[in-house]
Amino acid sequence: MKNVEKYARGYFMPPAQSLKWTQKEYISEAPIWCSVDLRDGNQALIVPMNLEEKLEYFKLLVAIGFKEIEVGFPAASETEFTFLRTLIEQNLIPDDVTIQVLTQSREHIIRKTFESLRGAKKAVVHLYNSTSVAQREQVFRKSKEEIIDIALTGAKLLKECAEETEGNFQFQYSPESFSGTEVEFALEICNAVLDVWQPTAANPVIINLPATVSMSMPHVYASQIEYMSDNMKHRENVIISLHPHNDRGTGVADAELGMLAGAQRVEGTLFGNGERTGNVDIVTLALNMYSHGVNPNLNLENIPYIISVYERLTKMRVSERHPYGGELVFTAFSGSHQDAIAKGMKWREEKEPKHWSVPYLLIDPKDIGREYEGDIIRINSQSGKGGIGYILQQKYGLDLPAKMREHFGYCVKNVSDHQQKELAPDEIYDIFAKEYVNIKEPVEFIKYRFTDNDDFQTVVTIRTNGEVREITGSGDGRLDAINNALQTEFNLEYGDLVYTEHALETGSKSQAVSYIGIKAKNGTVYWGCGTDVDIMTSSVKALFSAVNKLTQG
Ligand SMILES: CC(=O)SCCNC(=O)CCNC(=O)[C@H](O)C(C)(C)COP(=O)(O)OP(=O)(O)OC[C@H]1O[C@@H](n2cnc3c(N)ncnc32)[C@H](O)[C@@H]1OP(=O)(O)O
Ligand SMILES: CC(C)C(=O)C(=O)O
Ligand SMILES: [Mg+2]
Repeated sequence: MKNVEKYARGYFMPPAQSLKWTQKEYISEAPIWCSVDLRDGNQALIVPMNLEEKLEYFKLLVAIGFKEIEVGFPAASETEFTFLRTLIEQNLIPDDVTIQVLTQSREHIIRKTFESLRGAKKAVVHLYNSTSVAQREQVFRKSKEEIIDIALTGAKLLKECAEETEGNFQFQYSPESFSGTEVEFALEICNAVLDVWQPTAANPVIINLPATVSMSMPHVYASQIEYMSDNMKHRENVIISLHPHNDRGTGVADAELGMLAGAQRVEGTLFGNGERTGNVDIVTLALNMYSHGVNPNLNLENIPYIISVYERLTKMRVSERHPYGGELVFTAFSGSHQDAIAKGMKWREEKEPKHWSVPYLLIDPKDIGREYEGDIIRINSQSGKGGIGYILQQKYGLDLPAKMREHFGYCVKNVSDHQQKELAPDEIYDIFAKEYVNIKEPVEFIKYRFTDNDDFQTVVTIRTNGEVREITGSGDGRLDAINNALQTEFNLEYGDLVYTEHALETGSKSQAVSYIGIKAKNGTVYWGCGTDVDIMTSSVKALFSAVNKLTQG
C-alpha cells in the first residue's frame, strides 16, 4: 500500500486510565436498549421509509420489546414530521415506550422538533453538535469555545421549549464525532450542557457518546468511555449511552467493551443497518449476551420473521454469514463439524438436556426460531458419514450401523462431488434406496418357508433371469439357513455377517428395517438393507440386497 503515509491515528487517548473494565469478564445485565432504526438506519437507506413503512417498522420494534425508540428527525422532511404526528394523534405509542427525536442545535430546527411533539405524553429530545477536531476545523471553522456555545445555545432552547410544551421531556446530548474528539474537550462540553440541564434522579439526562466514525480499536473507545463516566459531573443523574458505528467492523466489540467501561445504554439498529457500514447491531449484542446466560430483555425468538419484515421495509439484506440471523450461520457442510454436532446433539439429549454445549453452535438455533432440519446439517462434497447419517436418522428414522454409514458417506460424497452441488435430504434418501434397499438383481427374493419338523430347514422361492424357482438350505438359525441356501446355490464365498435391525414408524404403520453387511474373500464389505412389515422378511431382503451387491461387483 503505497499511500500509507496519508494516514495517522485520528483518535485521542484519555489523560488517565484506570482500566477497571479490563477486570470484568462479561456483561451481567442488559443495558437500556434504544433502537435508532427509524432515524440513523432510515437516513442511510437509498429511499427512506414512507409513512406506512415507518409505522409497520415501529410496531415491529415495539413487539421486539424496545422501550426507547428514536423515531426520526422530525425537522428533516414532511414524512418524518407526519410520522411523529401519526404516532401521537393515533395513540400508537404504548405507555411503557418512550419515543426519541433528533435535532441539530439550530433554533428553527429545535422549534419545529417541539412542534412535532405536541400532545406526546413523554419523549426524549436528542440534541447534537459535532465536536471533533476535523469537524471543528473543516466544517464549522470554529474554536472550542464557539463549539461549546453551539451546544449551550441549543441546550438552553431545549429547556425553554420543553417548559412551553405540555408533556414530559427528557434531554439527551451527543457530542457528535466523539470518537475524533479530545476526550477532555468532550468531557468539558458534556459537563457544560449538564450544568444547563441540571439532571435529577427523577429526570436524568442521557449523554450519548458516539463512535460516529469508529477510528480506534475497541479498548481505546472503552478507555474513553470509562474516563467520561468517572469524571462526568452530575454522574449519578446521568445515563451514559453508546452509539457505535461499524467502520472498522468493531461496532459490537466497541459496544461490549463500552458497557464494561460503565455505559448503561446502547443505541443501535436491527442487523446493523445505518450510515456507511452501519450502526451497531443490537440483535448480535443481545444474543451475545443470551449466549452467556444473560437475558437481553428483547424478544428475538422469531428471527426469521424479524428478518422478513426488516428486509421488506428497508430493502436491505441480511447476509448469509450475519451473526445469528444469517441463513448459513447454524449450518455445517464440513464432515468433522457435522460429526461433532450430530454427536453433541445426541449427548445433550441423553445427558444434559437442560444445558446447551453442542460443539460449533453458540446457541440453540431453535431458541431464535430456526429449525434443526435443513438448517444445521447440509450435505455437499465436504460432508462426511456423521452428517449424512444424521440426516438419514433425523429425517427418515434410519439408524445405519457405523461401518455402513461410512460406506454410504463415500457414496453420497461421490455424487455431490461429481455433480458439484448440494444434496437435499430426499436426494440423499434416493441414493440410499438405490444403493442398498431391497435390491432385486440378479436374484429376487419372493418368499421363504421352513419345513414343518425343523425350523432351520428352509425352502426359498426366488426369481433369477426371469425364471421362478426354489432353493433349499439348512443352518443354525433361520437367517443362517437362508444364507446357506444362497451361498450353495450360487457358489458364493463370503463371511462375517454384520446384522442390525430396528423398527420404523411410517405414518400409522410400523416397518422393520434390517441392515446386513457381508465380507467377500478379497475383504470388501457389501451392504444391503431390507424393509418389510415382518422383521424376518426384512432381514432376508437385506441379505439378498447385500448378496446382489456382491454379485454385481
Ligand atoms: C451523525 C448523524 O447522523 S447526525 C444526523 C444527520 N441526519 C441528517 O442530517 C438527516 C436529516 N437532515 C436534514 O434533513 C437536513 O440536514 C436538515 C433539514 C436538518 C438541515 O438542512 P439544511 O439546513 O438545508 O442543510 P444542512 O444540513 O446542509 O445544514 C448544514 C448547516 O447546519 C450546520 N449544522 C450541522 N449540524 C449542526 C448541528 N448539529 N448544530 C448546529 N448546526 C449544525 C452546518 O454547520 C451548516 O451550517 P452553514 O449553513 O453555516 O454552513
Ligand atoms: C446523532 C449522532 C448521535 C449520530 O448519529 C452519530 O454520531 O453517529
Ligand atoms: Mg449515528
